[in-house]
Amino acid sequence: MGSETQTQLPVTEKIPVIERVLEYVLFKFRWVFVVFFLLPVNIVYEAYFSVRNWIVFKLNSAPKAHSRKVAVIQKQIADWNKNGRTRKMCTARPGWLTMSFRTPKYKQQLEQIKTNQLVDILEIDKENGTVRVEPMVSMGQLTKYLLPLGYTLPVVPELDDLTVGGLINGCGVESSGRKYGLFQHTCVSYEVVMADGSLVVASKDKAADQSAENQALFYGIPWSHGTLGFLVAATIRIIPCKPYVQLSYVPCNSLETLTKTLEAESNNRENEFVEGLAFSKSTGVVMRGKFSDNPPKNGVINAIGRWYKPWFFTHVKAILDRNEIVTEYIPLRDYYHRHSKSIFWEIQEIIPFGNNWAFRYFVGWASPPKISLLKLTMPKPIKNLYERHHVLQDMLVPLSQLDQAIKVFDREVEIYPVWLCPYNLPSAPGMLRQRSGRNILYVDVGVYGTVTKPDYRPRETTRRLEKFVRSVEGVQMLYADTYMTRAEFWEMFDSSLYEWLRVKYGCKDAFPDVYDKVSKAARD
Ligand SMILES: Cc1cc2nc3c(=O)[nH]c(=O)nc-3n(C[C@H](O)[C@H](O)[C@H](O)COP(=O)(O)OP(=O)(O)OC[C@H]3O[C@@H](n4cnc5c(N)ncnc54)[C@H](O)[C@@H]3O)c2cc1C
Ligand SMILES: NC(=O)C1=CN([C@@H]2O[C@H](COP(=O)(O)OP(=O)(O)OC[C@H]3O[C@@H](n4cnc5c(N)ncnc54)[C@H](OP(=O)(O)O)[C@@H]3O)[C@@H](O)[C@H]2O)C=CC1
Ligand SMILES: CC(C)=CCC[C@@H](C)[C@H]1CC[C@@]2(C)C3=C(CC[C@]12C)[C@@]1(C)CC[C@H](O)C(C)(C)[C@@H]1CC3
Repeated sequence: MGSETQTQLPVTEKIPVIERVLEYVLFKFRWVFVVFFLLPVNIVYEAYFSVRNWIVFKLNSAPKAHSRKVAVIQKQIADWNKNGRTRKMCTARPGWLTMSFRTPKYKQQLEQIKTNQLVDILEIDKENGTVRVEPMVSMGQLTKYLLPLGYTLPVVPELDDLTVGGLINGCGVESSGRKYGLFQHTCVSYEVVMADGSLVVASKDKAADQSAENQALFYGIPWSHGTLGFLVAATIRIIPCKPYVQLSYVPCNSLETLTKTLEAESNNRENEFVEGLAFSKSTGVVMRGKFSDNPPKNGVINAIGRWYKPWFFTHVKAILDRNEIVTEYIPLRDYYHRHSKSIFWEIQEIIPFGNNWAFRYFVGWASPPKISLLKLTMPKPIKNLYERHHVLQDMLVPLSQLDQAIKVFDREVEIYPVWLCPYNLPSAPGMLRQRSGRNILYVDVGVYGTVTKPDYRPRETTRRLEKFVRSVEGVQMLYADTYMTRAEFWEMFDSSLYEWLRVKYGCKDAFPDVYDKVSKAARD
């Protein structure tokens, strides 16, 4: 790692021509490998896990197996304590499975606690409106299980392989956030194995048998990235849902209209879902949605998740080009996973012809390749190329600062589409900085794609973006590259509760500090 002030050379000056050619060829023809090898592997992989999950579900073995699985984790921690706490701990989840461009380098130096058996949905409590799940349960698994029962999670982050553990210990955001907040705000309690091996229940509301400290732990877990304890189960709210989302697309032709429309729709209590896609500094589409039982006779049903349907963002762009408000009815599961098929818009660089009708009709059902498999098989030259030219960032800023944020991103990287996802941020303790005493609307500004600006420097440009975000009381999502120093990091996040919990629960010599897990130096 270089020093903070180090100036980077123009990216291409440092790279030998032969390497650049190799990178280019591999990048251009990655689709051959993906289409002819990865997609077939994908099918086998998916089939294996659906059969396995079906058997577990039918045998109803999961709830019975849970305490045995927790005991296995407690035993590992007891052994680690007995052996003198020589190294700090993390989960043994392999790096290629994690939903980030990076692999966690820090895991090599740490004691890896095996939590990978915790993959099951434990119980649904319709009366109290909750579901209890193990942390490796994925969003795809949960929507498949809950929707046929007429229930859903209030916030369903859209990529199928995102896990409950990752979303709680990191952060999860989705278009229902304007009503329900972040994923963490929909949770009721966490079951956590602490550094001393004890199992603690940390709940939002203090139960009769529960100490106030454990309640504080509830607020400390989100964003802590597994540095307070190991999550072994979470109880999450569920809400009744309907089979369709009535979705209206509102094209906007100036930055002002876009931001004002997004704000107005976010403040409109009738909307269950609000999201925006900016296609340039001055054009975009705001989408507002609500649950619907039955599309009316003349209503347009659009099952956007079907294999032959175009990528969702291209559908939205076509509506912008037509410049008219469109309303359609989308099956709920298709809506939730609307960005999965095109991995937002990342798939266009991996399978450039993936939106061609012939590809969609004949091979679309096998697509997209799993992100984890793509990651596992990514050759080093492609990684280098992404490293130098690709931006993957989500910045969470107050909605009132959105026009500023779009201008800053446009000046620095000029990548479109930009994902705009408003959410409500309550004033509550924890690592998130917001102590106004009232709810504030924030917006996730998600920028994913190749930057063509000649003066782009990954480190310096990102540091400028981070500085802007700190200046408006925003935060960066930590699956992405963060180039902040430790001091800057704790300027962005609130360390008070976190540090107190780290001392209280004996975490200091048990888990690394969160900064040492998420900073660029800790990840490859
Ligand atoms: C994208 C993805 C989605 C998945 N979804 C599901 C799903 O929905 N349902 C499901 O049941 N499974 C799912 N799995 C599988 C699950 O996450 C684990 O990979 C699997 O349970 C362990 O398989 P393995 O023995 O091959 O582990 P390996 O990959 O060989 O091991 C990974 C790590 O876990 C440790 N480990 C292996 N076995 C144990 C054990 N018994 N106890 C403690 N530690 C152990 C290993 O030492 C290693 O450190 C999914 C996997 C992937 C990649
Ligand atoms: N729409 C959205 O909101 C999206 C969110 N994301 C991001 O992706 C990440 C989730 O990805 P995913 O692959 O599921 O998770 P990861 O494996 O990336 O885990 C994220 C962090 O949570 C910790 N963690 C995970 N499970 C546990 C557990 N059981 N106990 C303690 N700590 C745990 C991990 O610790 P350790 O390092 O020890 O394994 C890691 O630091 C989140 O950070 C999220 O912000 C990405 C795309 C979309
Ligand atoms: C808050 C929200 C909605 C975040 C969305 C983030 C996604 C767009 C990110 C998460 C993981 C991610 C970084 C990833 C990639 C693209 C952008 C993703 C999907 C890809 C698929 C790009 C191509 C790369 O070769 C590789 C396969 C390593 C990565 C894997 C992770």
